[in-house]
Amino acid sequence: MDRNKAYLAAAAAGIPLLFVLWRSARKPSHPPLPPGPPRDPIIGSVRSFPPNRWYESFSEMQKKYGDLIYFDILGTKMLVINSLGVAKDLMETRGTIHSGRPNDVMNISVMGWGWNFVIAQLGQFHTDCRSILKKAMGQQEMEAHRELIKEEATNLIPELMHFEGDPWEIIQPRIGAVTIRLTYGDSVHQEYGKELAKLNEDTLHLVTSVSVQFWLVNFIPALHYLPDWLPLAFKKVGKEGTALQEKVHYWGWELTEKHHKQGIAGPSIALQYIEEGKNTDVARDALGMAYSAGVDNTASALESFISMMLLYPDVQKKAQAELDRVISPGELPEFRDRDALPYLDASWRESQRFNPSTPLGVPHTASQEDVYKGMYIPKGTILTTNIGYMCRDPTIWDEPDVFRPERWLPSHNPNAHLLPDISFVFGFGRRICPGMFLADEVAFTFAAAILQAYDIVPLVGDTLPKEYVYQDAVIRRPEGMRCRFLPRNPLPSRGEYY
Ligand code: HEM
Repeated sequence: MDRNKAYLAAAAAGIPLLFVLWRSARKPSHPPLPPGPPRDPIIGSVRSFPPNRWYESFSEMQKKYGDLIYFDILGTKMLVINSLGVAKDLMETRGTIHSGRPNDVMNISVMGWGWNFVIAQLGQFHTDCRSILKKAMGQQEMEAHRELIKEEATNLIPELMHFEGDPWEIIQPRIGAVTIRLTYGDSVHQEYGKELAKLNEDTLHLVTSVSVQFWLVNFIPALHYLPDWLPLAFKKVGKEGTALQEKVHYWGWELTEKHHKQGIAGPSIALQYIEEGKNTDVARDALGMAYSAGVDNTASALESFISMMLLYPDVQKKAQAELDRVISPGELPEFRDRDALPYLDASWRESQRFNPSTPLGVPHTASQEDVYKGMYIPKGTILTTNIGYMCRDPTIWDEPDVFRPERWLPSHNPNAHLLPDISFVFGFGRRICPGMFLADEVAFTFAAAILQAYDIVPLVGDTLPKEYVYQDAVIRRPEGMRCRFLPRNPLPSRGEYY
Protein backbone atom coordinates (compact mmCIF):
# COMPACT_ATOMS: atom_id res chain seq x y z
CA MET A 1 0.00 0.00 0.00
CA ASP A 2 1.45 3.42 -0.90
CA ARG A 3 1.62 6.14 1.69
CA ASN A 4 -1.52 8.02 0.45
CA LYS A 5 -3.62 4.89 0.53
CA ALA A 6 -2.37 4.14 4.05
CA TYR A 7 -3.41 7.63 5.20
CA LEU A 8 -6.80 7.19 3.56
CA ALA A 9 -7.34 3.78 5.23
CA ALA A 10 -6.29 5.17 8.61
CA ALA A 11 -8.64 8.13 8.19
CA ALA A 12 -11.54 5.86 7.13
CA ALA A 13 -11.00 3.66 10.18
CA GLY A 14 -10.73 6.71 12.44
CA ILE A 15 -13.88 8.53 11.33
CA PRO A 16 -16.39 6.26 13.13
CA LEU A 17 -14.21 6.37 16.24
CA LEU A 18 -14.08 10.18 16.12
CA PHE A 19 -17.84 10.26 15.64
CA VAL A 20 -18.40 8.11 18.74
CA LEU A 21 -15.96 10.29 20.73
CA TRP A 22 -17.66 13.45 19.50
CA ARG A 23 -21.10 12.10 20.40
CA SER A 24 -20.02 11.15 23.89
CA ALA A 25 -18.27 14.52 24.44
CA ARG A 26 -20.95 16.86 23.01
CA LYS A 27 -23.36 18.60 25.34
CA PRO A 28 -26.56 16.53 25.68
CA SER A 29 -29.85 18.10 24.53
CA HIS A 30 -31.82 16.66 27.43
CA PRO A 31 -31.93 17.25 31.21
CA PRO A 32 -29.07 15.75 33.20
CA LEU A 33 -28.88 12.01 33.71
CA PRO A 34 -29.30 10.62 37.25
CA PRO A 35 -26.13 10.53 39.36
CA GLY A 36 -23.68 7.70 38.94
CA PRO A 37 -19.99 6.86 38.77
CA PRO A 38 -17.95 8.78 36.15
CA ARG A 39 -18.28 7.35 32.65
CA ASP A 40 -15.39 6.88 30.20
CA PRO A 41 -15.79 7.59 26.48
CA ILE A 42 -17.19 4.58 24.58
CA ILE A 43 -16.97 2.02 27.43
CA GLY A 44 -19.05 4.19 29.78
CA SER A 45 -19.31 2.76 33.31
CA VAL A 46 -17.52 -0.54 32.58
CA ARG A 47 -14.67 0.23 35.00
CA SER A 48 -16.95 1.13 37.90
CA PHE A 49 -19.63 -1.52 37.43
CA PRO A 50 -19.40 -4.14 40.20
CA PRO A 51 -18.21 -7.52 38.86
CA ASN A 52 -20.26 -9.53 41.39
CA ARG A 53 -22.37 -9.22 44.57
CA TRP A 54 -24.48 -6.58 42.87
CA TYR A 55 -26.95 -6.18 45.72
CA GLU A 56 -24.25 -5.49 48.30
CA SER A 57 -22.26 -3.31 45.88
CA PHE A 58 -25.24 -1.16 44.82
CA SER A 59 -26.21 -0.77 48.50
CA GLU A 60 -22.68 0.41 49.28
CA MET A 61 -22.78 2.84 46.33
CA GLN A 62 -26.09 4.23 47.64
CA LYS A 63 -24.09 6.05 50.33
CA LYS A 64 -22.41 8.09 47.61
CA TYR A 65 -25.11 8.43 44.94
CA GLY A 66 -28.41 8.18 46.85
CA ASP A 67 -31.78 7.01 45.55
CA LEU A 68 -30.70 6.50 41.94
CA ILE A 69 -27.45 5.22 40.40
CA TYR A 70 -27.03 5.49 36.64
CA PHE A 71 -24.66 3.29 34.61
CA ASP A 72 -23.95 3.09 30.91
CA ILE A 73 -22.25 -0.17 30.04
CA LEU A 74 -21.11 -0.06 26.41
CA GLY A 75 -24.36 1.69 25.51
CA THR A 76 -26.64 -0.40 27.72
CA LYS A 77 -28.24 2.03 30.13
CA MET A 78 -29.07 0.91 33.63
CA LEU A 79 -30.69 2.68 36.55
CA VAL A 80 -30.52 1.19 40.05
CA ILE A 81 -33.40 2.35 42.26
CA ASN A 82 -32.57 2.32 45.97
CA SER A 83 -35.71 4.05 47.22
CA LEU A 84 -39.12 2.48 47.78
CA GLY A 85 -40.83 5.82 47.08
CA VAL A 86 -39.00 6.25 43.77
CA ALA A 87 -39.74 2.65 42.74
CA LYS A 88 -43.45 3.27 43.38
CA ASP A 89 -43.36 6.61 41.51
CA LEU A 90 -41.71 5.08 38.46
CA MET A 91 -43.20 1.59 38.34
CA GLU A 92 -46.66 2.24 39.73
CA THR A 93 -47.59 5.91 39.08
CA ARG A 94 -45.69 5.90 35.75
CA GLY A 95 -46.20 2.18 35.22
CA THR A 96 -47.18 2.57 31.56
CA ILE A 97 -43.61 3.72 30.86
CA HIS A 98 -41.51 1.63 33.24
CA SER A 99 -42.92 -1.90 33.01
CA GLY A 100 -41.12 -3.41 30.03
CA ARG A 101 -38.51 -6.15 30.25
CA PRO A 102 -34.98 -6.06 28.80
CA ASN A 103 -34.77 -7.28 25.23
CA ASP A 104 -32.87 -10.44 26.09
CA VAL A 105 -31.98 -11.85 22.65
CA MET A 106 -30.08 -14.79 24.16
CA ASN A 107 -33.03 -16.01 26.23
CA ILE A 108 -35.88 -15.06 23.92
CA SER A 109 -34.58 -15.65 20.40
CA VAL A 110 -31.63 -18.02 20.84
CA MET A 111 -33.15 -20.25 23.56
CA GLY A 112 -36.76 -19.82 22.41
CA TRP A 113 -38.34 -18.37 25.56
CA GLY A 114 -40.79 -16.22 23.59
CA TRP A 115 -43.67 -17.94 25.44
CA ASN A 116 -42.29 -16.95 28.87
CA PHE A 117 -44.41 -14.02 30.02
CA VAL A 118 -41.98 -13.21 32.87
CA ILE A 119 -39.62 -11.77 30.25
CA ALA A 120 -42.25 -10.68 27.69
CA GLN A 121 -43.04 -7.03 26.98
CA LEU A 122 -46.38 -5.57 28.10
CA GLY A 123 -49.17 -6.46 25.68
CA GLN A 124 -52.07 -8.85 25.17
CA PHE A 125 -50.04 -12.02 25.78
CA HIS A 126 -48.63 -10.70 29.06
CA THR A 127 -52.09 -9.52 30.21
CA ASP A 128 -53.69 -12.86 29.31
CA CYS A 129 -51.06 -14.90 31.16
CA ARG A 130 -51.36 -12.71 34.26
CA SER A 131 -55.13 -13.04 34.27
CA ILE A 132 -54.82 -16.86 34.11
CA LEU A 133 -52.59 -16.81 37.23
CA LYS A 134 -54.76 -14.21 38.95
CA LYS A 135 -57.84 -16.39 38.41
CA ALA A 136 -55.93 -19.40 39.72
CA MET A 137 -53.95 -17.96 42.63
CA GLY A 138 -55.25 -14.47 43.42
CA GLN A 139 -56.00 -13.56 47.03
CA GLN A 140 -59.67 -14.65 46.83
CA GLU A 141 -58.72 -17.94 45.18
CA MET A 142 -56.38 -19.14 47.94
CA GLU A 143 -59.20 -20.56 50.05
CA ALA A 144 -59.67 -23.27 47.40
CA HIS A 145 -56.04 -24.42 47.76
CA ARG A 146 -55.91 -24.59 51.56
CA GLU A 147 -56.60 -28.31 51.81
CA LEU A 148 -53.78 -29.13 49.40
CA ILE A 149 -51.33 -26.88 51.28
CA LYS A 150 -52.37 -28.47 54.56
CA GLU A 151 -51.78 -31.95 53.12
CA GLU A 152 -48.28 -30.99 52.07
CA ALA A 153 -47.57 -29.44 55.50
CA THR A 154 -48.70 -32.76 56.99
CA ASN A 155 -46.26 -34.58 54.70
CA LEU A 156 -43.46 -32.18 55.59
CA ILE A 157 -43.54 -32.55 59.38
CA PRO A 158 -42.51 -36.23 59.69
CA GLU A 159 -39.82 -35.70 57.04
CA LEU A 160 -38.07 -33.22 59.34
CA MET A 161 -38.11 -35.56 62.34
CA HIS A 162 -34.47 -35.96 63.49
CA PHE A 163 -33.29 -34.36 60.25
CA GLU A 164 -29.81 -32.84 60.50
CA GLY A 165 -28.30 -30.58 57.87
CA ASP A 166 -29.53 -28.03 55.32
CA PRO A 167 -33.36 -28.20 55.42
CA TRP A 168 -33.50 -26.98 51.80
CA GLU A 169 -33.42 -30.60 50.62
CA ILE A 170 -36.69 -31.27 52.48
CA ILE A 171 -38.59 -27.99 52.19
CA GLN A 172 -37.85 -27.23 48.53
CA PRO A 173 -39.37 -30.49 47.17
CA ARG A 174 -42.44 -30.03 49.41
CA ILE A 175 -43.02 -26.55 48.00
CA GLY A 176 -42.41 -28.06 44.55
CA ALA A 177 -45.09 -30.66 45.33
CA VAL A 178 -47.64 -27.93 46.14
CA THR A 179 -46.88 -26.23 42.82
CA ILE A 180 -46.96 -29.36 40.65
CA ARG A 181 -50.15 -30.66 42.27
CA LEU A 182 -51.80 -27.27 41.94
CA THR A 183 -50.83 -26.76 38.31
CA TYR A 184 -50.98 -30.32 36.87
CA GLY A 185 -52.72 -32.42 39.52
CA ASP A 186 -51.89 -35.16 41.98
CA SER A 187 -51.72 -38.02 39.45
CA VAL A 188 -49.05 -36.17 37.45
CA HIS A 189 -47.16 -35.36 40.64
CA GLN A 190 -47.27 -38.96 41.83
CA GLU A 191 -45.99 -40.38 38.56
CA TYR A 192 -43.67 -37.67 37.25
CA GLY A 193 -43.17 -35.21 40.14
CA LYS A 194 -39.44 -35.90 40.59
CA GLU A 195 -38.65 -35.61 36.87
CA LEU A 196 -40.74 -32.47 36.47
CA ALA A 197 -38.98 -30.90 39.46
CA LYS A 198 -35.53 -31.80 38.09
CA LEU A 199 -36.40 -30.48 34.64
CA ASN A 200 -37.55 -27.15 36.07
CA GLU A 201 -34.53 -26.82 38.32
CA ASP A 202 -32.07 -27.55 35.49
CA THR A 203 -33.90 -24.99 33.39
CA LEU A 204 -33.93 -22.35 36.12
CA HIS A 205 -30.20 -22.79 36.74
CA LEU A 206 -29.42 -22.43 33.06
CA VAL A 207 -31.67 -19.39 32.57
CA THR A 208 -30.37 -17.55 35.64
CA SER A 209 -26.75 -18.24 34.75
CA VAL A 210 -27.37 -17.13 31.15
CA SER A 211 -29.11 -13.96 32.35
CA VAL A 212 -26.11 -12.70 34.33
CA GLN A 213 -23.47 -13.43 31.66
CA PHE A 214 -22.24 -11.20 28.88
CA TRP A 215 -23.49 -12.36 25.44
CA LEU A 216 -22.38 -10.48 22.36
CA VAL A 217 -25.59 -11.56 20.63
CA ASN A 218 -27.55 -9.35 23.07
CA PHE A 219 -25.65 -6.36 21.65
CA ILE A 220 -25.52 -7.54 18.01
CA PRO A 221 -28.79 -9.48 17.55
CA ALA A 222 -27.93 -10.33 13.91
CA LEU A 223 -25.36 -12.85 15.24
CA HIS A 224 -28.32 -15.08 16.04
CA TYR A 225 -28.64 -15.81 12.30
CA LEU A 226 -25.12 -17.25 11.97
CA PRO A 227 -25.21 -20.95 11.02
CA ASP A 228 -25.76 -23.34 13.91
CA TRP A 229 -22.73 -25.47 13.08
CA LEU A 230 -20.31 -22.66 13.95
CA PRO A 231 -18.41 -23.47 17.16
CA LEU A 232 -19.78 -20.49 19.14
CA ALA A 233 -20.52 -20.68 22.88
CA PHE A 234 -23.88 -18.96 22.55
CA LYS A 235 -25.01 -21.49 19.92
CA LYS A 236 -24.07 -24.44 22.15
CA VAL A 237 -25.79 -23.00 25.25
CA GLY A 238 -28.73 -21.96 23.05
CA LYS A 239 -29.22 -25.54 21.84
CA GLU A 240 -29.17 -26.92 25.40
CA GLY A 241 -31.56 -24.17 26.57
CA THR A 242 -33.97 -24.75 23.67
CA ALA A 243 -34.30 -28.46 24.49
CA LEU A 244 -35.02 -27.75 28.18
CA GLN A 245 -37.38 -24.89 27.41
CA GLU A 246 -39.48 -26.95 25.01
CA LYS A 247 -39.90 -29.69 27.58
CA VAL A 248 -40.88 -27.24 30.35
CA HIS A 249 -43.34 -25.63 27.95
CA TYR A 250 -45.26 -28.76 26.95
CA TRP A 251 -44.53 -31.73 29.17
CA GLY A 252 -46.57 -31.04 32.35
CA TRP A 253 -49.53 -29.92 30.26
CA GLU A 254 -49.37 -32.99 27.97
CA LEU A 255 -49.17 -35.31 30.98
CA THR A 256 -52.35 -33.72 32.36
CA GLU A 257 -54.04 -34.18 28.97
CA LYS A 258 -52.94 -37.83 28.92
CA HIS A 259 -54.26 -38.46 32.44
CA HIS A 260 -57.47 -36.65 31.55
CA LYS A 261 -58.00 -39.03 28.62
CA GLN A 262 -57.23 -41.99 30.88
CA GLY A 263 -59.72 -40.65 33.42
CA ILE A 264 -57.15 -40.54 36.22
CA ALA A 265 -56.31 -36.79 36.32
CA GLY A 266 -56.67 -35.19 39.75
CA PRO A 267 -58.11 -31.65 40.04
CA SER A 268 -55.70 -28.97 38.82
CA ILE A 269 -55.62 -25.60 37.11
CA ALA A 270 -54.51 -27.22 33.85
CA LEU A 271 -57.36 -29.73 34.00
CA GLN A 272 -59.90 -26.93 34.40
CA TYR A 273 -58.75 -25.35 31.12
CA ILE A 274 -58.43 -28.70 29.34
CA GLU A 275 -62.00 -29.57 30.30
CA GLU A 276 -63.34 -26.16 29.29
CA GLY A 277 -61.37 -26.25 26.03
CA LYS A 278 -60.91 -22.44 26.10
CA ASN A 279 -57.69 -20.40 26.31
CA THR A 280 -55.69 -23.62 26.48
CA ASP A 281 -52.57 -22.27 24.75
CA VAL A 282 -52.23 -19.27 27.00
CA ALA A 283 -53.04 -21.33 30.13
CA ARG A 284 -50.34 -23.82 29.11
CA ASP A 285 -47.83 -20.97 28.71
CA ALA A 286 -48.73 -19.27 32.00
CA LEU A 287 -48.64 -22.50 34.02
CA GLY A 288 -45.37 -23.55 32.39
CA MET A 289 -43.66 -20.75 34.35
CA ALA A 290 -45.18 -21.42 37.77
CA TYR A 291 -42.55 -23.87 39.03
CA SER A 292 -39.43 -22.03 37.90
CA ALA A 293 -40.78 -18.60 38.87
CA GLY A 294 -42.08 -19.61 42.29
CA VAL A 295 -40.64 -22.69 43.98
CA ASP A 296 -37.05 -21.65 44.76
CA ASN A 297 -38.17 -18.15 45.73
CA THR A 298 -40.69 -19.48 48.23
CA ALA A 299 -38.31 -22.13 49.58
CA SER A 300 -35.58 -19.47 50.01
CA ALA A 301 -37.96 -17.25 51.98
CA LEU A 302 -38.87 -20.20 54.23
CA GLU A 303 -35.25 -21.25 54.66
CA SER A 304 -34.34 -17.70 55.67
CA PHE A 305 -37.14 -17.78 58.23
CA ILE A 306 -35.85 -21.08 59.66
CA SER A 307 -32.34 -19.59 59.84
CA MET A 308 -33.65 -16.56 61.78
CA MET A 309 -35.42 -18.85 64.26
CA LEU A 310 -32.12 -20.66 64.70
CA LEU A 311 -30.18 -17.44 65.24
CA TYR A 312 -32.86 -15.87 67.48
CA PRO A 313 -34.08 -18.61 69.86
CA ASP A 314 -35.94 -16.04 71.99
CA VAL A 315 -38.09 -15.10 68.97
CA GLN A 316 -38.61 -18.79 68.23
CA LYS A 317 -39.80 -19.42 71.81
CA LYS A 318 -42.25 -16.51 71.75
CA ALA A 319 -43.74 -17.67 68.43
CA GLN A 320 -44.07 -21.22 69.78
CA ALA A 321 -45.73 -20.02 73.00
CA GLU A 322 -48.27 -18.13 70.88
CA LEU A 323 -48.92 -21.23 68.75
CA ASP A 324 -49.40 -23.31 71.90
CA ARG A 325 -52.00 -20.83 73.16
CA VAL A 326 -53.96 -20.75 69.87
CA ILE A 327 -53.69 -24.23 68.33
CA SER A 328 -55.03 -27.26 70.19
CA PRO A 329 -52.62 -30.16 70.62
CA GLY A 330 -52.79 -32.54 67.66
CA GLU A 331 -54.08 -29.86 65.29
CA LEU A 332 -52.04 -28.40 62.47
CA PRO A 333 -51.92 -24.58 62.35
CA GLU A 334 -53.58 -23.24 59.23
CA PHE A 335 -53.44 -20.03 57.30
CA ARG A 336 -56.87 -18.99 58.60
CA ASP A 337 -55.31 -18.94 62.12
CA ARG A 338 -52.97 -16.14 61.05
CA ASP A 339 -55.00 -13.32 62.60
CA ALA A 340 -54.79 -15.09 65.94
CA LEU A 341 -50.99 -15.41 65.61
CA PRO A 342 -49.79 -11.78 65.47
CA TYR A 343 -46.31 -12.52 66.82
CA LEU A 344 -45.68 -15.28 64.29
CA ASP A 345 -47.07 -13.02 61.57
CA ALA A 346 -44.70 -10.23 62.66
CA SER A 347 -41.74 -12.67 62.71
CA TRP A 348 -42.55 -13.82 59.18
CA ARG A 349 -42.77 -10.22 57.92
CA GLU A 350 -39.56 -9.30 59.70
CA SER A 351 -37.79 -12.29 58.15
CA GLN A 352 -38.88 -11.20 54.66
CA ARG A 353 -37.66 -7.69 55.41
CA PHE A 354 -34.35 -8.87 56.78
CA ASN A 355 -33.58 -11.30 53.95
CA PRO A 356 -35.76 -10.84 50.85
CA SER A 357 -35.16 -13.80 48.55
CA THR A 358 -34.83 -11.68 45.37
CA PRO A 359 -33.09 -8.53 46.67
CA LEU A 360 -32.77 -7.05 43.19
CA GLY A 361 -36.23 -8.05 41.96
CA VAL A 362 -36.59 -8.65 38.22
CA PRO A 363 -35.41 -5.80 35.96
CA HIS A 364 -37.94 -3.57 34.20
CA THR A 365 -37.21 -1.32 31.21
CA ALA A 366 -38.38 2.13 30.18
CA SER A 367 -40.40 1.75 26.97
CA GLN A 368 -40.06 5.49 26.29
CA GLU A 369 -37.89 8.32 27.57
CA ASP A 370 -38.93 10.03 30.80
CA VAL A 371 -37.90 12.93 33.00
CA TYR A 372 -38.15 12.25 36.73
CA LYS A 373 -37.48 15.03 39.26
CA GLY A 374 -35.46 16.87 36.60
CA MET A 375 -33.40 13.78 35.68
CA TYR A 376 -33.48 12.21 32.24
CA ILE A 377 -34.22 8.48 31.88
CA PRO A 378 -33.46 7.41 28.30
CA LYS A 379 -35.78 5.03 26.42
CA GLY A 380 -34.64 1.43 26.89
CA THR A 381 -33.02 2.03 30.30
CA ILE A 382 -32.98 -1.13 32.42
CA LEU A 383 -34.43 -0.35 35.87
CA THR A 384 -33.18 -2.51 38.70
CA THR A 385 -35.05 -2.27 42.01
CA ASN A 386 -32.71 -2.65 44.97
CA ILE A 387 -35.42 -4.21 47.14
CA GLY A 388 -32.74 -5.45 49.55
CA TYR A 389 -31.62 -1.88 50.27
CA MET A 390 -35.23 -0.68 50.61
CA CYS A 391 -35.71 -3.37 53.27
CA ARG A 392 -32.89 -1.84 55.32
CA ASP A 393 -33.35 1.81 54.40
CA PRO A 394 -32.75 3.80 57.63
CA THR A 395 -35.20 6.48 56.48
CA ILE A 396 -37.98 3.87 56.69
CA TRP A 397 -36.87 1.44 59.40
CA ASP A 398 -35.72 2.24 62.89
CA GLU A 399 -32.46 0.29 63.54
CA PRO A 400 -32.81 -1.50 60.20
CA ASP A 401 -30.02 -4.00 60.88
CA VAL A 402 -31.72 -5.32 64.00
CA PHE A 403 -34.01 -8.35 63.60
CA ARG A 404 -37.01 -7.31 65.71
CA PRO A 405 -40.49 -8.70 64.94
CA GLU A 406 -41.97 -6.34 67.57
CA ARG A 407 -41.50 -3.40 65.16
CA TRP A 408 -44.59 -4.70 63.27
CA LEU A 409 -46.82 -4.89 66.38
CA PRO A 410 -48.90 -1.84 67.38
CA SER A 411 -48.72 -3.16 70.97
CA HIS A 412 -44.93 -2.56 70.90
CA ASN A 413 -44.52 0.11 68.27
CA PRO A 414 -46.99 3.02 68.15
CA ASN A 415 -45.75 3.79 64.62
CA ALA A 416 -46.26 0.26 63.30
CA HIS A 417 -49.14 1.48 61.13
CA LEU A 418 -46.71 3.79 59.29
CA LEU A 419 -44.49 0.93 58.10
CA PRO A 420 -44.81 -0.01 54.43
CA ASP A 421 -46.58 -3.20 53.45
CA ILE A 422 -43.82 -5.80 53.14
CA SER A 423 -45.41 -7.05 49.90
CA PHE A 424 -42.99 -4.76 48.04
CA VAL A 425 -40.54 -7.70 48.21
CA PHE A 426 -42.78 -9.12 45.44
CA GLY A 427 -42.07 -6.25 43.08
CA PHE A 428 -44.05 -3.41 41.59
CA GLY A 429 -47.01 -2.30 39.51
CA ARG A 430 -47.99 -4.20 36.39
CA ARG A 431 -45.22 -6.72 37.00
CA ILE A 432 -45.87 -7.43 40.67
CA CYS A 433 -45.50 -11.13 41.39
CA PRO A 434 -48.75 -12.94 40.51
CA GLY A 435 -47.76 -15.83 42.81
CA MET A 436 -47.40 -13.65 45.93
CA PHE A 437 -50.50 -14.90 47.74
CA LEU A 438 -49.61 -18.51 47.06
CA ALA A 439 -46.01 -17.99 48.21
CA ASP A 440 -47.12 -16.17 51.34
CA GLU A 441 -49.71 -18.76 52.27
CA VAL A 442 -47.53 -21.81 51.63
CA ALA A 443 -44.48 -20.43 53.44
CA PHE A 444 -46.48 -19.10 56.40
CA THR A 445 -48.40 -22.38 56.81
CA PHE A 446 -45.21 -24.45 56.62
CA ALA A 447 -43.40 -22.10 59.04
CA ALA A 448 -46.24 -22.36 61.58
CA ALA A 449 -46.40 -26.15 61.29
CA ILE A 450 -42.62 -26.49 61.74
CA LEU A 451 -42.52 -24.24 64.82
CA GLN A 452 -45.45 -26.00 66.40
CA ALA A 453 -43.87 -29.43 65.92
CA TYR A 454 -40.16 -28.74 66.47
CA ASP A 455 -37.47 -26.78 68.23
CA ILE A 456 -35.03 -25.62 65.58
CA VAL A 457 -31.56 -26.00 67.08
CA PRO A 458 -27.95 -26.05 65.86
CA LEU A 459 -26.12 -29.27 65.06
CA VAL A 460 -24.15 -30.63 68.02
CA GLY A 461 -20.79 -28.83 68.12
CA ASP A 462 -21.79 -26.17 65.56
CA THR A 463 -21.10 -22.53 66.37
CA LEU A 464 -23.68 -20.24 64.84
CA PRO A 465 -22.60 -17.13 62.93
CA LYS A 466 -23.96 -13.73 63.98
CA GLU A 467 -25.60 -13.46 60.58
CA TYR A 468 -25.52 -15.85 57.60
CA VAL A 469 -23.75 -14.82 54.43
CA TYR A 470 -26.14 -15.10 51.49
CA GLN A 471 -25.37 -16.75 48.16
CA ASP A 472 -24.46 -14.41 45.32
CA ALA A 473 -27.40 -15.39 43.11
CA VAL A 474 -30.62 -13.97 41.69
CA ILE A 475 -32.67 -16.00 44.22
CA ARG A 476 -30.67 -16.05 47.43
CA ARG A 477 -30.57 -18.26 50.48
CA PRO A 478 -28.27 -18.49 53.48
CA GLU A 479 -24.94 -20.10 52.69
CA GLY A 480 -24.05 -23.16 54.75
CA MET A 481 -27.17 -23.14 56.95
CA ARG A 482 -27.52 -26.36 58.99
CA CYS A 483 -29.83 -27.27 61.83
CA ARG A 484 -31.72 -30.05 63.64
CA PHE A 485 -35.43 -30.41 64.35
CA LEU A 486 -36.19 -31.70 67.84
CA PRO A 487 -39.82 -32.77 68.38
CA ARG A 488 -41.51 -30.57 71.00
CA ASN A 489 -44.34 -33.02 71.60
CA PRO A 490 -45.04 -36.51 70.33
CA LEU A 491 -46.06 -35.95 66.70
CA PRO A 492 -49.74 -36.68 66.03
CA SER A 493 -50.33 -39.51 63.58
CA ARG A 494 -51.30 -38.29 60.11
CA GLY A 495 -54.97 -39.13 60.70
CA GLU A 496 -55.13 -36.95 63.80
CA TYR A 497 -54.47 -33.83 61.74
CA TYR A 498 -57.78 -34.22 59.90
C1 HEM B 1 -41.37 -15.71 48.31
C2 HEM B 1 -41.66 -16.05 47.08
C3 HEM B 1 -41.59 -15.11 45.89
C4 HEM B 1 -40.93 -13.92 45.76
C5 HEM B 1 -40.06 -13.19 46.79
C6 HEM B 1 -41.20 -13.44 44.43
C7 HEM B 1 -40.72 -12.24 43.93
C8 HEM B 1 -40.99 -11.78 42.66
C9 HEM B 1 -40.49 -10.53 42.14
C10 HEM B 1 -39.61 -9.52 42.90
C11 HEM B 1 -40.94 -10.42 40.88
C12 HEM B 1 -40.64 -9.28 39.90
C13 HEM B 1 -41.70 -8.21 40.00
C14 HEM B 1 -41.37 -7.01 39.18
O1 HEM B 1 -40.91 -7.15 38.04
O2 HEM B 1 -41.53 -5.87 39.67
C15 HEM B 1 -41.72 -11.59 40.58
C16 HEM B 1 -42.33 -11.83 39.37
C17 HEM B 1 -43.00 -12.99 39.08
N1 HEM B 1 -43.29 -14.03 39.94
FE1 HEM B 1 -42.76 -14.16 41.89
N2 HEM B 1 -42.02 -14.34 43.78
C18 HEM B 1 -42.28 -15.38 44.63
C19 HEM B 1 -43.09 -16.48 44.38
C20 HEM B 1 -43.75 -16.72 43.21
C21 HEM B 1 -44.67 -17.81 42.96
C22 HEM B 1 -45.10 -18.85 44.00
C23 HEM B 1 -45.06 -17.74 41.64
C24 HEM B 1 -45.99 -18.59 40.84
C25 HEM B 1 -46.56 -19.67 41.18
C26 HEM B 1 -44.39 -16.58 41.07
C27 HEM B 1 -44.53 -16.17 39.77
C28 HEM B 1 -44.01 -14.98 39.27
C29 HEM B 1 -44.19 -14.55 37.88
C30 HEM B 1 -44.91 -15.32 36.79
C31 HEM B 1 -43.56 -13.29 37.77
C32 HEM B 1 -43.47 -12.39 36.54
C33 HEM B 1 -44.61 -11.39 36.51
C34 HEM B 1 -44.59 -10.47 35.31
O3 HEM B 1 -43.55 -10.31 34.67
O4 HEM B 1 -45.64 -9.89 35.02
N3 HEM B 1 -43.61 -15.99 42.05
N4 HEM B 1 -41.76 -12.41 41.69
